[in-house]
Parts: sequence; structure tokens; C-alpha cells
Amino acid sequence: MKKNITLIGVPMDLGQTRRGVDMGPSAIRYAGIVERLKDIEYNVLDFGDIEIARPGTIEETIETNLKNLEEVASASENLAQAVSDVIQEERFPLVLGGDHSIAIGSLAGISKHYENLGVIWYDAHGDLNTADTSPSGNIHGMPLAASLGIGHETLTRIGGYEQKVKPENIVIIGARSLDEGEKTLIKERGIKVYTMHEIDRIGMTKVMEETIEYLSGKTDGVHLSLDLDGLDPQDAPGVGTPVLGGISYRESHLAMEMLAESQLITSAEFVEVNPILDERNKTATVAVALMGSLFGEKLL
Ligand SMILES: NC(=[NH2+])NCCC[C@H](N)C(=O)O
Ligand SMILES: [Mn+2]
Ligand SMILES: [Mn+2]
Repeated sequence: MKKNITLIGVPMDLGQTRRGVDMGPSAIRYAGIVERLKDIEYNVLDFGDIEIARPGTIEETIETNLKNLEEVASASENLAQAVSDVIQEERFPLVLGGDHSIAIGSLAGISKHYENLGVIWYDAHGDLNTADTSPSGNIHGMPLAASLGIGHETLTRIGGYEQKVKPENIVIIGARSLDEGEKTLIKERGIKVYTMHEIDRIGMTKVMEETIEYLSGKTDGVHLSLDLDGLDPQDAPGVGTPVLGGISYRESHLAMEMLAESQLITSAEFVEVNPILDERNKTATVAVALMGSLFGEKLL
């Protein structure tokens, strides 16, 4: 992994309806991410935050059931540019959310630098909805579909090009809440998914070994998109859409450590930290600890 990291905060809460997730980047900084990475010898720059328009301030020109579409699209374009610039400077982009809709912008900025980008989607959800299949109209339930080039044009065309990731280059880990349309898409496109069933059954060690093996042969870079709700709500309570029966804190550390060893990850984002719903900044603290492991922190 590269020794230079640039943090990009994305105080976005318009991809869903629970306020507070826009404070995620501050909470993660407060939990000590910069010091943590400097302690393990990284050169860390903090880019600051991407500007997010207040809801309703951009003129609505598109007829749609998607909430805050114009504002999410505008922030995504800005994020894509910032992330792309960081890669151009040969630094590792570490994006701090914000709700998961920001992955649309991250992937738009990252993918043009790779022929065959891999994506690890660590999440309770698939985030594979479109305007037609979404039960909520919340864009944070759509970023993976949009990045496949499926869904509303405004979202699939961010960055000026259509498909950011191929279905065979995606691995979803931790799934336990999928809508019907998402299940259909997973089957039709052949997306690899480790649900909680597989994690319980074969264990996180095997899940990560297989994931690393699956992606290392065919990708020239791998983006980790980690939604804190992939973890069990007991370990990460500060999230807007918690689902019982998730990945434990320990399993998650193991996963990050194995990714660090593999040296496969070339960009990452940690999303859905909502300090208002949290217990004494626990979820941001967990996020920082996981980032430590992802970047090679060791006890001894
Ligand atoms: N990034 C997230 N937390 N996504 C939750 C999505 C929940 C639900 N599947 C929806 O589309 O509304
Ligand atoms: Mn989720
Ligand atoms: Mn998600």
C-alpha cells in the first residue's frame, strides 16, 4: 500500500432521511484518524470536506422519485474530481462519509485510473436498487447499481462515463438485508456475495482468503467501500439503517488485517457513521480502529 494518504471528508446526508450522518467526517477526525495513521509512519494530508448543497437549493429540473437527486449528483461530481486528483498525485484516497451515496462519486473518480477495478462492498445491504426497485427513494441504497451503470442516468453518468465496475469484479461481504430487485440483479449479473450465512459457516478467514484470491487475479486495483452497518449494531450502533446479526468487531479487524497483508487495496471509504445515533462516538472510534488495521497497524 502507498505510504501517502489523503483524507477527503464528505459531509453528505441527502442520500437518506436520518439527519446526522453529515457529521460523520468530523466524528472520525475527532476519533483520531490523522494521528493514528501518522503513528504508523504514513504521510497524511487532510483535503478537508467536499461542499454539499443544502437540500432544495439546486433547481429541480428532473422529474423523479429519487430524493435530493440534483444535490447528490452535484456533490458526486465534486468528489469524483477530488478523488481523481489525489490518485493523480500518487496518493491513496481515504474517503470519509457521509451516507453511502457518496460511493457514486468515489468510484467515478477512481475507476478511470484502472482497466479493471475491483470493489469490496462491506455492508449489510446490497445498495443495488434503482428508482424502479427502491422501497425508499433513498440514493444511499443505489450506489453499487449506479456504478454498474444501472439506474437513473444522472447517477450512472457521474464523471462523464457509464460503467465504473464490472459485476464480476465485485464482492459483497456481510449482506443480510436485500430487496427483491437487488436479489434479481445479483443473480442476473453473477455478483459474488458472502452473506452472513457464509461468514458463519466458513468463517471470516476463509471468506477473506477467497475474496483476495478471486480479485487478485483479474483486477489492477481494489476499492474497499465499508459501510459501518456491515458490522453488528452492538459494535457499531451509530448508523441510520442498522440490521441485527452483523459482522463482529473482531471479524472486521481480521478482515482488515488480511487486506493489509494482501496489499490489494488501492483506495477506500468508510461511510454511514452517524454521531447523533451513536453512543459516545463508538462507531467513529471503531471506524478509526479498522482503518488502522487496513493500513497495517499491528500490536507487536
Ligand atoms: N447504504 C445503506 N445503508 N443503504 C441502506 C439501503 C436500505 C434499502 N435497501 C433501501 O434501498 O432503501
Ligand atoms: Mn448498509
Ligand atoms: Mn451501504
